[in-house]
Amino acid sequence: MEAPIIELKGLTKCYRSLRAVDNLDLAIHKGEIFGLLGPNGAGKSTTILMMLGLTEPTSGTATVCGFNATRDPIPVKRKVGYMPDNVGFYNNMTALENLVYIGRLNGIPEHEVKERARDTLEEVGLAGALNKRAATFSRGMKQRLGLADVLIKRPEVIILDEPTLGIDPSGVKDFLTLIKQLSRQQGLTVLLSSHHLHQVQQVCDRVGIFVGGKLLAEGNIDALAGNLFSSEPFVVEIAVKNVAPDTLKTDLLAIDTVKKVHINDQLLQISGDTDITPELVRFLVQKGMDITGVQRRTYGLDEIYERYFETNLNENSSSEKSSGLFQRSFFRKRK
Ligand SMILES: Nc1ncnc2c1ncn2[C@@H]1O[C@H](COP(=O)(O)OP(=O)(O)OP(=O)(O)O)[C@@H](O)[C@H]1O
Repeated sequence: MEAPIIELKGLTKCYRSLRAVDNLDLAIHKGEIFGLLGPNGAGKSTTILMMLGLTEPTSGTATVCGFNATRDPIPVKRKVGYMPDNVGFYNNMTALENLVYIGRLNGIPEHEVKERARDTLEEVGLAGALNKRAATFSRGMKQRLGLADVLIKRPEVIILDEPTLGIDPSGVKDFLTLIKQLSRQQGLTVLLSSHHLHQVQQVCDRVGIFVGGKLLAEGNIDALAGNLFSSEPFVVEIAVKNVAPDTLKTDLLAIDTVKKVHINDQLLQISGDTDITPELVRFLVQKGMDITGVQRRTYGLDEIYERYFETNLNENSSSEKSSGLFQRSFFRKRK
């Protein structure tokens, strides 16, 4: 297997007595989309700064694209594109002029820079707005222009800090689709920091949950859910067309393998120790029920967070405040 494109080993940053990043180990592979999740002050920005060689770790190492980010920051900066949460442009210049300017700053030769800027604007879906002034751009278009800013140097890794902040829902969907497309087509590695669970869930191959400078959990959503919910009973949700008769709950509970039944209007939620979906469907059809949908209950990031904090709040008093804030801010922001 290829060496990770980003490898953090024992990475630690202290500001006086505060351990902003605490002994972080993380490996990210080429072409992965990795979501960095955590409340304000969790240590995400400090980690990113160390990966870019912009701040020195107190101990540990950050290796990015084969270079030690602290000792060799220049080649790292050449290979990594960073988009902060608030990208600035020259408002009186057009999209093309802005990008050509950035291209020049990145050392792209004069005979190439215009064509490269045009191609990049096309890549991010701004081909029709090349000659429009940045001042006239919507927030979504500005984010695309910001993405073009980091892509023009043809990076191997891009780091995006809250890239969907302030974009409307359909713009968010398009932007995330674009990120995924670019990553898959170009083998681009993407590190995305965000507060929006649903967005992260849509686009990231893996996520890391940061709290109080520590990485509390890391993995793909199915694996995280598998670890946290392995002892949960099997839950099947069955939607029916006709109203369930009063006796249905008792009849279902009479089946040996059924442990719990919850009926809410035309939705039946049935728990058992094993998957008894086929038996349940046969049973309900025999009872004259018209089934309109059957699905196994799965766990997403919301449930992972809820469960994670339930089990961690009491164990880690130093991150207690932070965790509570995290939970609140996540659940507020995603609405
Ligand atoms: N230059 C600094 N000097 C002292 N403390 C700092 C400095 N930079 C960050 N910190 C502290 O380190 C901790 C981690 O901050 P960091 O900005 O990395 O968190 P974050 O997860 O990126 O949060 P946010 O989502 O708000 O950007 C915070 O407690 C912060 O106050």
